[in-house]
Amino acid sequence: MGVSESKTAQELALPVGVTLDRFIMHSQSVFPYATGELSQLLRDIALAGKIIHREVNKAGLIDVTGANGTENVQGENQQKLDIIANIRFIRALKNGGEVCAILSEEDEDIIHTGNDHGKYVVAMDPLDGSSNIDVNVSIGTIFSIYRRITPINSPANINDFLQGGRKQIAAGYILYGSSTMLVYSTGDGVNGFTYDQSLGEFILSHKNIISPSDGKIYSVNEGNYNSYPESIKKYITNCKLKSYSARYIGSLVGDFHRNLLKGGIYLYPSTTKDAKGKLRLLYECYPLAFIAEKSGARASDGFRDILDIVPSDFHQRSPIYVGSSIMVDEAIKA
Ligand SMILES: O=P(O)(O)OC[C@H]1O[C@](O)(COP(=O)(O)O)[C@@H](O)[C@@H]1O
Ligand SMILES: [Mg+2]
Ligand SMILES: [Mg+2]
Repeated sequence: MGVSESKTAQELALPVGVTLDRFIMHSQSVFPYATGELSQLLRDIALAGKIIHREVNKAGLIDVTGANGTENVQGENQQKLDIIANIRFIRALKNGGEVCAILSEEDEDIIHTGNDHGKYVVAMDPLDGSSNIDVNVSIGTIFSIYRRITPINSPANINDFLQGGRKQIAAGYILYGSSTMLVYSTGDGVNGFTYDQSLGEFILSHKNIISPSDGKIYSVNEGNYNSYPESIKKYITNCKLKSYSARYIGSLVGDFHRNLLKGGIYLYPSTTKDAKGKLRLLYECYPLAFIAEKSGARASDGFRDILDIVPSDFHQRSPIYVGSSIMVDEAIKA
């Protein structure tokens, strides 16, 4: 794992192995004006992640698998675990008290938590990779955090969520895979924490992740090949000519995480069916683009950086090419 040359006091002081809690406290101590609310919010997200970890690990044993028989605002069949994850995250953020409003993939409109004193809003994909829940393939949770722009003690509104990707003050994901990991950034480097169930703690395991600038892995649903733009067809063909490895598990978080560590590119282009692609800007593209950029990787919609897209509505979609910067550059130029 690459680490940047200039090791800050903070990095030197925090060996791999420290708990998330200590890492958060330490990170907070570096910011003299920090008041602890963001730290608490990160802890609330970690708590919800532990609860979902428990549910996911029992998927198949307990009745959390299969469709719920309901549809979300995207017209997708909601899986039981989509609903459970949504409820658990909303509850954890409500009880934590730092978040005044939430935008979720599973709900059409803003969820007001009742914490009008809260300084933050969260946009989230509570369960990513829903098609993989029942077949024991890695799934995840994706989150994006903004400081609200509406006055404290007033209800949050649409403007708090449509600030744009570069206004995120923190973002990350939780991967429920062979191990459960929390990966996030508050703007100063990207760090990964592996959940040690026996301790009930997230432990720093991937410090200051720097993504390789190039790679030999491409992740794209080739089943849609015929409906992709010519440039993407050309890029995919080039990857094959260079004998790159095709890796696509159908869980954005899982594909993104592998490529972040090993080098690679994930593409969900526009298709003839979905001119805007499939993935949602506010709670899938923006947060992963934030992590990508803070780890030296890149995220584009083919024309501009994902973080520069001006948002217009809660559940809007965007094509996305994210991963090693050299590979994303090539995909855009193909
Ligand atoms: O089946 P497709 O069209 O390849 O789409 C797979 C993509 O859709 C997603 O499942 C969308 O996310 P959700 O599961 O949160 O709806 C991504 O995780 C994944 O990369
Ligand atoms: Mg998703
Ligand atoms: Mg989802």
